[in-house]
Amino acid sequence: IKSCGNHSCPHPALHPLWQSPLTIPGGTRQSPINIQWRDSVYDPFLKPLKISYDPTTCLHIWNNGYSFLVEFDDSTDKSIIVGGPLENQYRLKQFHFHWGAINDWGSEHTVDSKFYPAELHLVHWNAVDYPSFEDAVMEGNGLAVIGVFLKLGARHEGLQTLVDALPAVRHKDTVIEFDEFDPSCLIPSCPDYWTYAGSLTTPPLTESVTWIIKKKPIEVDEDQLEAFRTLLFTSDGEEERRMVDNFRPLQPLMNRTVRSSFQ
Ligand SMILES: Cc1ccn(O)c(=O)c1
Ligand SMILES: [Zn+2]
Repeated sequence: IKSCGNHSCPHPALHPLWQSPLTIPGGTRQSPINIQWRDSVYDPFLKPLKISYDPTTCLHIWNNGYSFLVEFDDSTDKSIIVGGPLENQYRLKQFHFHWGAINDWGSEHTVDSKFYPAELHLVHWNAVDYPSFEDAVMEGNGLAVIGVFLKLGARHEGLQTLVDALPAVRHKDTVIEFDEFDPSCLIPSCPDYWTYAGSLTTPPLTESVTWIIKKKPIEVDEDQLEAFRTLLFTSDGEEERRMVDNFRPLQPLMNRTVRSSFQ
């Protein structure tokens, strides 16, 4: 039990948001998971991940009552990723974050059981095989999500443009126009990643995600993390509930191997 501000806060896995951790019956490839570095298997056939985003495809930021999402125009192949563990190219749809009430936790994935204070997810869908994001969400190879850990350190200038816009989306279901943002500034230059077959970490929890978790974190400063924590789960007029600890508890690895792109 750790004190976090005005009330004693249970361990994140017991947090009210996930009091009874959501599980899907028969789930064999659920996310997030702990990545045990020594159990990951180097795969020399994994290609480098190629990321090409067009900043003009950036549309808006909105608070969906669970996180804040930066959404992109995914009607063309202007912003895509290809290579890595992927069979074909995937289109960028949105990115969002998960974070904690305090710096001791907040990420969804852990590395050797270590939590980071936050985790970025860049969500892409397989527009080669499926007609829409909604269709792709239901398919085993439908989505590819790049996960990037955030650690406490130097101020991140690229993130700051996003942070400056957050007061405008403080309440659930608020939206603000946001353009000319290139999210590749949030991705570490180090090419190393882990990859495994998993799921969405929010309902419908479908097992449709090829996860690509970058080994190196990006650095953000305390004020930037605190800015995330000023957001609300609640709509304007409702009793305020701070948007913190919006991460799902760890799920069993079951019969899966995490591969690494590095030795
Ligand atoms: C599509 C989707 C929805 C929620 N989250 O957390 C994800 O990482 C991806
Ligand atoms: Zn996510």
